[in-house]
Amino acid sequence: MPTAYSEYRAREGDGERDEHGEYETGDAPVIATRTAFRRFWPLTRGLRAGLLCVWLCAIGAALAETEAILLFSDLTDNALEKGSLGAFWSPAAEWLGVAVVGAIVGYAGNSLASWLTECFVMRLRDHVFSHVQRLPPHFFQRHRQGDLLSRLTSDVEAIETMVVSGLVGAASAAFSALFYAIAAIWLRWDLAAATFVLAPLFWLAARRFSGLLGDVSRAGRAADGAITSVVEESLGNIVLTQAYGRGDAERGRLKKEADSWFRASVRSQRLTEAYEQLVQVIETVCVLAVIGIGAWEISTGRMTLGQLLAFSAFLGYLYPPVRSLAQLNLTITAAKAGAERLIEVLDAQPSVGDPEPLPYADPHSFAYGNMNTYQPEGRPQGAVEVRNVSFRYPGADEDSLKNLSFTVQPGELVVVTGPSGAGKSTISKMLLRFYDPDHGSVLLDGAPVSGLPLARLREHITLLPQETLVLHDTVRANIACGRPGASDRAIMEAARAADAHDFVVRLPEGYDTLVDPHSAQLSGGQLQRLALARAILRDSPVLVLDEPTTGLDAMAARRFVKPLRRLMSGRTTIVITHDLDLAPDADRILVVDRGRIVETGRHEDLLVRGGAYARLHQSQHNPLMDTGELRLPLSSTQTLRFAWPARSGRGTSSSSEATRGNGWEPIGYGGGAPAQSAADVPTRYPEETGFLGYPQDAPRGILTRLPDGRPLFRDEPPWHES
Ligand SMILES: Nc1ncnc2c1ncn2[C@@H]1O[C@H](COP(=O)(O)OP(=O)(O)OP(=O)(O)O)[C@@H](O)[C@H]1O
Repeated sequence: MPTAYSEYRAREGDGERDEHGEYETGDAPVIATRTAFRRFWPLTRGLRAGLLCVWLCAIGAALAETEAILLFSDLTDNALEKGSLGAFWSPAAEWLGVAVVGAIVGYAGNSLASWLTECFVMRLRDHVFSHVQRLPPHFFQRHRQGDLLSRLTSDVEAIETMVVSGLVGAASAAFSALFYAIAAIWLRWDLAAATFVLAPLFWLAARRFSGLLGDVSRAGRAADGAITSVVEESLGNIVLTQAYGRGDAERGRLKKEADSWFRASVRSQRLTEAYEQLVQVIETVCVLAVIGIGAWEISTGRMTLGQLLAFSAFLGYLYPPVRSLAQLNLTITAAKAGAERLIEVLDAQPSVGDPEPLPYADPHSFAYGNMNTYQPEGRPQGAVEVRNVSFRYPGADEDSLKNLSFTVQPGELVVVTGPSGAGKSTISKMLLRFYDPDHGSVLLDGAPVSGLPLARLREHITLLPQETLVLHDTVRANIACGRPGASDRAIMEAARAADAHDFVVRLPEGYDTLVDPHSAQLSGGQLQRLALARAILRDSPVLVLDEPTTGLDAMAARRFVKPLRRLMSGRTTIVITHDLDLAPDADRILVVDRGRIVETGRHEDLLVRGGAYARLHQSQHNPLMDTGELRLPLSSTQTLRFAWPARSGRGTSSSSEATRGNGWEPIGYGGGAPAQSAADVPTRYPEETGFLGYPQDAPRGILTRLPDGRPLFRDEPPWHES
């Protein structure tokens, strides 16, 4: 009877997929065994000659066993029944010879099969892993790490049982069954016919059970992934778990997943056991039928006891391969659940790829040069342009970047700032081509970055992400991964420039000290400086730093800034940050909000203007104005059309990319009063007063509201974007 689950998943490939070929999480496609097999069969290329040898060995071993049984019949009839020792030696020697040959062939076949199996597992894992490496960031946000881990480990091994072991096992069982069947017919065709009549019972039993086992196996695999996820998440956040006393809650989470696994596992064992017992009963029926017919034949003198014993021995040999052929169905059904989970991963498409080589490439241009033979003189100057870029994350309701444009000249330092969720990190993803824009383009030295092979682009643009990448390796290797093959001297120079050398040499084994992603051996600041050394060693013309001082205290941040400036000198640098310590040095500051640039200019000018940047700057020292919640005005025409009330003591206004060309110049308020504390924030605004301005400009007694009418905090009643 079909279960609700099987009914739900009954149609092949019924998982919903989005435009990137991804299935909804947990919605692995249901596929036919044939489809799954065809999908992974190409990975056996180069191993197929080996598979053929294994099959030949399987044939040899089966022939040897068949011959051994025939010799047993001969021994029974000639040596045992007649009690003649003379008749013993010749068939005994022959039997021994056959057994030795069978053992050698069996050993060779099994060893080769194990080797092929492991090769296949390694290939498959490499294939899936290299595919996963190219998947876009949102794929990893949609899938739990532990679940991916389980797909790359146990599911990969499960597929092996379908493709290699399954095939080898099926071939060897089929040959054995065939030879034993021929020998049985040759011995006594009537007994053999009685046996074969009952053989389909095995097949019927296996078919019935494999359907039931399929659903249970899927549930088991999913639960296995969930358990790995919970353990991985829990251990990864062990400090948080302990600090918040979440031990019991975490155990509860694990127990919930473990319960699902337990149910699936027990049910699977029960089904397998029930199948085994049923098969035993079917076998007993077959044996009794044969003995019954044999007894009758002996009584009529048409058969000898030796023949009956030999025939029974054949049955003993014949049933295991018949049974394993039937059981293979069950094994393959269970393995198919793993295949479905891997196919879900393999069907997810990378969001970007390498460009097609151009037919008439200019060998002197770094962008379109011979992509396989990059010349060092092709190093770009580092001019970056983001031109009219709009972008929406797959599955998102809103664009994260809206027609955004800016340029950075070679060697310039540009700081990109703005409230949380404004789209700052998304800009870095465009530059590094984690995604391509939906509209517009990103250019490096005037050439679209999409024209560069990804590896080349990422050589030219180095990203220093928020999270520090730490490999489980030595300090030396952790720095050297910025430029594989770098000399020790270059590594140390990079470490010195990053202010890391001093603490590294104080480590127990200096540059050879083993570090670990979760080790407490190095502080956050030290890890950041290692990352900086890696970036220095990489020596690319463009640097993108995403929140380089996040998670560092003021002292560590200050320590980090000095070598950071060293790294930035002479390179095009784009710093994405809430921390405005670097802003005074910037050639330009871009203030981003809701995917648009709302202000640009130099630090002093923007402060004087008293606009979005000035508010952000103040918020750094004001707990009331958390930049995560602070909203900034948009640069839409309608927003910018109003004029703020004139005030004495105003600062100078300056044009910006955001305001230039629309005939409107915001009037800034130099030295505006700091924002009010929560207790001081009044309640009525703006209808009654008509005041439009930033909080620091609001007359006392008026609720602070943004110039475009939006509330200060997101959780206030909604505002309507004009
Ligand atoms: N994978 C994703 N899928 C859907 N939306 C996303 C995804 N990643 C980011 N976003 C959305 O895109 C917008 C911009 O995100 P982004 O990470 O660029 O902001 P940010 O300015 O860097 O924020 P923060 O300063 O907090 O890092 C946000 O509204 C965010 O919710």
